[in-house]
Amino acid sequence: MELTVLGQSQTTAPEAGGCASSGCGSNDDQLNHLPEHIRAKVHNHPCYSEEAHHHYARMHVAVAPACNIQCHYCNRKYDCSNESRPGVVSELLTPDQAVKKVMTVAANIPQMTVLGIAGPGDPLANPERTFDTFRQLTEKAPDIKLCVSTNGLALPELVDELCQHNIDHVTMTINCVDPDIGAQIYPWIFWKNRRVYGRKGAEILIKQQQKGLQMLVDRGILVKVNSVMIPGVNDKHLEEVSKAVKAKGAFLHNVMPLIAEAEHGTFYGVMGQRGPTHDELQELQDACSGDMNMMRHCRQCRADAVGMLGEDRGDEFTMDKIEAVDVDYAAAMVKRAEVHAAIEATLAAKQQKKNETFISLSSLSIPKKESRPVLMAIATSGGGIINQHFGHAREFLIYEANAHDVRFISHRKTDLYCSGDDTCGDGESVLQKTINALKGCEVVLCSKIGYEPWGMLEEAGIMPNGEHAMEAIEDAVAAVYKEMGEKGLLDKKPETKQRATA
Ligand SMILES: C[S@@+](CC[C@H](N)C(=O)[O-])C[C@H]1O[C@@H](n2cnc3c(N)ncnc32)[C@H](O)[C@@H]1O
Ligand code: SF4
Repeated sequence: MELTVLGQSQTTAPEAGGCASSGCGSNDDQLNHLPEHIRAKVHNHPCYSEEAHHHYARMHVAVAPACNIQCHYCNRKYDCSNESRPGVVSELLTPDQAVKKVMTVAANIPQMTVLGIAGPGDPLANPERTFDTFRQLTEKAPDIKLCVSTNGLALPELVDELCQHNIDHVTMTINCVDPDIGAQIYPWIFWKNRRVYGRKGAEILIKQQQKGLQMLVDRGILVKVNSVMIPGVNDKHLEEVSKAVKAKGAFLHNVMPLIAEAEHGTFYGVMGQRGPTHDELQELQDACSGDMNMMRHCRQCRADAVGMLGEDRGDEFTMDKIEAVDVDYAAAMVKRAEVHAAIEATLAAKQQKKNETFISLSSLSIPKKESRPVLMAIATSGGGIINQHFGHAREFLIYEANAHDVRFISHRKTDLYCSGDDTCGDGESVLQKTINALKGCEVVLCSKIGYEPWGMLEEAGIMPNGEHAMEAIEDAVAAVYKEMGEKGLLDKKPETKQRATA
């Protein structure tokens, strides 16, 4: 068997949403094998395509304050404008304000292709506000795809109305298919004008979710299922959830880590429930991926996020700044179409190069059986290239190079240490925290890096590398992996000098 680092061709074509082997390729290798009509729906959706998220942007509008269930991890009252996490918003909008904001953003950020309503509560628990926004946007901005993120309780009754709008995608949160586990996540649901508690409530919710999922699939809507991984509660159960939703026809599964902090005031936060470690999350995602197409680039966005995944430009488009702005949307659509065409040309050229590039491991000076996977952290501000200074990175993309493939694994958030104050109040420098966050990585690829972080990274056993600035991420990762092989660095795992992170 010939092993390749890049441009491998799979022998078994995965079906829609499936990958033939658990370790095979990236989400986009899988997407490339999709039927054309499905590819057309995902190629420019930053949440559905890992490749697209380097080039296309999304936005959420916060028009849906109420919710019809309670999750033990959710408290929408706590807001911090610096914080990016689901359920958090700075200003709640009316549908008219939301439409104005969407059209202004679309004119200013032409690569924005998707508008989602994801709260801060549940869009389908606020149907008038949600559908009024969709109705207006379907008419006034037909080039923007619309989507919702819902817990699914009200979905079956609203599916037909939802499908009348410019919607190809729906996200449903499904954390369990077993009501005993559901009872540990959902204290109550609001159903037929009364609260239903515990297992009984969870049972109703699960039934509605499964029914709604089936109805969406029957109508040709692509469904992404979000599951929050809660160690000790549903972590062992999520493989079963993945199989169940895949069997019903869900397109993509997004297993996300629980965020639980005492100051958020959630039940889990106050009770000290922990979220998963990076390794636990990746292990579960890998286990689910044998059967399902996995999303690994989710940034758990705010309900009013604007911009590329991982960035938030919401502050540029607050209502006080845009109320008086007049948008000529016909002209904006022309500009948007030009920008989208340019992005598509870039993506096609990238794919062509990927198909042509073939780095055979046989050219490495090491026996193949001894080669091992290597994690590399990438500083990028978008475009799929290495174009960010180490000290300016708010997050690092994590790629794994192995004997078969280069694949995207996850992202890791970090504090921005080039911001003046270099301590976090607990005596540990932000730079040290950043290095801790890169635990398990052996290389950092960035456009530039200062002497101090260079030295500290080396000391932690992570190789800093600024030699691949402005190169495509996957090409650079493959090249560095090849170099490591030639230097004999793939023979054995290096000693771990990195400190453990909580
Ligand atoms: C804020 S919700 C809004 C949409 C809808 N109400 C729902 O729950 O699907 C968006 C997503 O964020 C997730 N979420 C909310 N709080 C979270 C937390 N503390 N940790 C991890 N995920 C969370 C939800 O499970 C859901 O998938
Ligand atoms: S369904 Fe969504 S909005 Fe409602 S409590 Fe759960 S996470 Fe929060």
